Amino acid sequence: MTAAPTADQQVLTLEVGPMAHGGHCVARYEGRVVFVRHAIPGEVVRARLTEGGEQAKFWRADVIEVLSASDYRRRHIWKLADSLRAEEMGRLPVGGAEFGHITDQHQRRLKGQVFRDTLQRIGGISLHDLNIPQEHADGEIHVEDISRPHSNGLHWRTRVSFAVDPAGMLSMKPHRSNELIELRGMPLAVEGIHESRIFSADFRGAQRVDAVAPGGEGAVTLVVHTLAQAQEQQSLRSRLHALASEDPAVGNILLGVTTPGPQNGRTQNGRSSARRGRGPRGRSDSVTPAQVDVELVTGARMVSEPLPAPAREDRAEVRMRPEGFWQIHRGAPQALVAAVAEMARAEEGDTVVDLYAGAGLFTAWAAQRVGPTGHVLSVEAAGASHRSASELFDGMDEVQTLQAPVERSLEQVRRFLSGGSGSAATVVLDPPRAGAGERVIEGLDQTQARQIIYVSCEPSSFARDAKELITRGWQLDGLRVLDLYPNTHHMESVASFTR
Ligand SMILES: C[S@@+](CC[C@H](N)C(=O)[O-])C[C@H]1O[C@@H](n2cnc3c(N)ncnc32)[C@H](O)[C@@H]1O
Repeated sequence: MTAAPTADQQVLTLEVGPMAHGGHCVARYEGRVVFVRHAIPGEVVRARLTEGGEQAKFWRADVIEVLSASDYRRRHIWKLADSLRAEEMGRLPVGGAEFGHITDQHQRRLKGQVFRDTLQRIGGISLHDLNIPQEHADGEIHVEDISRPHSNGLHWRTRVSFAVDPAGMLSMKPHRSNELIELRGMPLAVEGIHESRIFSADFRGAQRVDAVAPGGEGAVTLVVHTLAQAQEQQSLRSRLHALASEDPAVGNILLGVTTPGPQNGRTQNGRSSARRGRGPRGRSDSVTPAQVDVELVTGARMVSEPLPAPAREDRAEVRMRPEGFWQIHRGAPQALVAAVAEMARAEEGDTVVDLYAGAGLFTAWAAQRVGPTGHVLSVEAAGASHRSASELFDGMDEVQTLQAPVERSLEQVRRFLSGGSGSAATVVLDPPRAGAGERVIEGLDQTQARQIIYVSCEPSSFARDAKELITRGWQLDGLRVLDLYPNTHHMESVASFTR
């Protein structure tokens, strides 16, 4: 073997192999695995190494030239995310649209293959061995399109988080890089965000800006996060007021002021002062945020999201904080609730537990399904989302909301399911990317649940949890995979397990 190339500036000619989990294709260079982004299986490309070195187990590379193109290649839908045009401009492509060079249908075909392979590799589960009806009978996963017709997978994101560069412009980072690339729009975002004036506004003094368009329609809410000192904050506030008055697309603006805590995140009494998952991203210092105070700059503090299956007619929307969790594709709430409803066996008078419930999207559907004679328990760890759900179901005796980590509420879940009078105790499970994990699966197995409907945004953790369920005697008897994240490698699945 010749001497290994250095990580930077080396360009390799590669024959591109299959798409792997994570959105890159696998290729080989002198026996070594190279994960290639912006490629399509079957192509021959020239790719620039982005990570490598002699000791590295595998290398990473970005396509900079296509020598033999796939029939499924198209001009990238977003110039800034296109690795070919980025190369011409001497910079890296921004992350977040890594499938934008692949035709829509082929993106879904590749996602289906990745899902099938992940299920097999991590879960040891083959579709041929399962008792799942018609749609996957050929051993393939058919990923369903949920976007508007002819939309090219554009304008679906109702929530986008932007970095802010030193000039105060909204920016995004390339994959695995801290470089900031200024944006002029964000074509995956709904029109209200993409066409607003936020891309020419001056956000100096802010670290991050979250844009939220409830329901995909109407005015945009901005949550602007700052660590700045008082004077700079004041100047930022004035510019935010000016933006709101100039741009009718911008409705509410909130300022999240982070007060840095002591070094290493310890308070004086030795407890951790870190707020999990809420710190501004990309900070290089080791100061841990002690507190985030959110103040209203203009408009309203709360937003309302329409519910596809309201518990009652007069509760058609859920009021929530814009920074709380909600599905990000404008069509996702409707598509996911429809998929869960189709698989669920629960009937009027039954008992349903909604775990990782967020603001109550599936809880509302469950309450509608089982009616006033049924029983629904909704479990969510985050305080703000829990408050939204408890306000939404206030006064409905058939719905209980609980703020707790699922792993610490398994005994309550067990008691709740054993107290139900219906025939089909059902658990809806929609964990974050890491999955539910063995402890939760084991706990659920010890309840009287007859059906678990597992909603997942991460095939690998789903495959691991599915294996745990199947090992314990559950049957995977329903599976749908939905393209909730067009032009990216991500996907969402809804699966039914029964016993
Ligand atoms: C993928 S979201 C699903 C939310 C909801 N089902 C929906 O579709 O709107 C996962 C939710 O789980 C919550 N969560 C994360 N870890 C948790 C835990 N250990 N226990 C309970 N909830 C948790 C998050 O706050 C988030 O609301």
